[in-house]
Amino acid sequence: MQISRLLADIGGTNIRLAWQAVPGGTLNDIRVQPCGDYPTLTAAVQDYLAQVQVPEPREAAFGIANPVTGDAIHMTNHHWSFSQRAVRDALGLQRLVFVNDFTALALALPRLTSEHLRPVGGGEAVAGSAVALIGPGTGLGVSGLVFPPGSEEGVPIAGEGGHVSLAAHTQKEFDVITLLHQRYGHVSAERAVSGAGLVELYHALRQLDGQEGREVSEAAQVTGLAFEQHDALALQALEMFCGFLGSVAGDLALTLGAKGGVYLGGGIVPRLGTWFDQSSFRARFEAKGRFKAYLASIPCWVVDPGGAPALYGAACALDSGRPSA
Ligand SMILES: Nc1ncnc2c1ncn2[C@@H]1O[C@H](COP(=O)(O)OP(=O)(O)OP(=O)(O)O)[C@@H](O)[C@H]1O
Repeated sequence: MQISRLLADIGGTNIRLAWQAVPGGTLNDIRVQPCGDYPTLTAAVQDYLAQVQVPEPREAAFGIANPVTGDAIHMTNHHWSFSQRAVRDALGLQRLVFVNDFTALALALPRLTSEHLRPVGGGEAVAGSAVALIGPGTGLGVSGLVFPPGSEEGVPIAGEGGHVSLAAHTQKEFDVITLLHQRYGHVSAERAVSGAGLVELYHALRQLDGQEGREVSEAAQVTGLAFEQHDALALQALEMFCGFLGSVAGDLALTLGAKGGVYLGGGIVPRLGTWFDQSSFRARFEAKGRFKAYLASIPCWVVDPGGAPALYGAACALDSGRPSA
């Protein structure tokens, strides 16, 4: 009997699933399902299993947009809460590995080829140096890889870098952060650099400028207004989003010493297409005073989500012998 392995990337908006016949094998039946369509994670996975003919999955690895610190998981950006062991048992698995989604994506980075990477700006990667990973989606995922001597795969960083404090670079950004502070108290990077963050920026700019603007509730409406209707306020919000992302990515590169490069993951940046390349992202990435030249030497790449890199990363987590739930 053939035995397979189930892989998932669980975000705040979507769950992507696939299966592999063998370690290192191709990903089969990659599907994206909206989390909101299912009451529980188990129900979402069971629906996938009912749709595709996965031969006897015994092992699984799930990357999830959440810290993974114990058996209980309460998702930050979605209402699913569950026990890892209960999910393992309900799905009849012998082994189920949970890992943070950006830790999983970090594990996949050394395997990405130029086909799945678009450079933004110049710079040359230094082999063996740390690499950084940052990606706005429903939330703001952050990770990276460090390479201790003798390690080719790299060791992923499991932090919560999306929740670092957001700093202003211009008076307008300061005014926007002040408004966000009045609303939320601590203003994390994720409050601006995420799907919900883009909506927040649009509303804050509208309030500051005393403009009418449109009512928006989804990030896609802001990009739609910007790209299809050339709406000035939406373009300003998008520009501020890219500036903040550049600033936070530059801070991350400085902190990690990421001479190996900075990877931009998540679902939003790839949707901005080549417009992103002429945004203020790269200038802001480098705008670190005396460390401008240091950052100018670091390459940045947009990761194409089409190749399902986070699912390959989940497979790497399974291969690396991480403990089961
Ligand atoms: N065209 C668009 N332009 C900008 N943002 C968009 C667009 N379409 C969807 N989004 C936003 O992208 C976000 C979802 O990103 P992504 O596809 O990375 O999902 P996810 O993996 O569930 O997220 P995460 O892993 O951060 O929890 C949502 O906030 C959504 O509003």
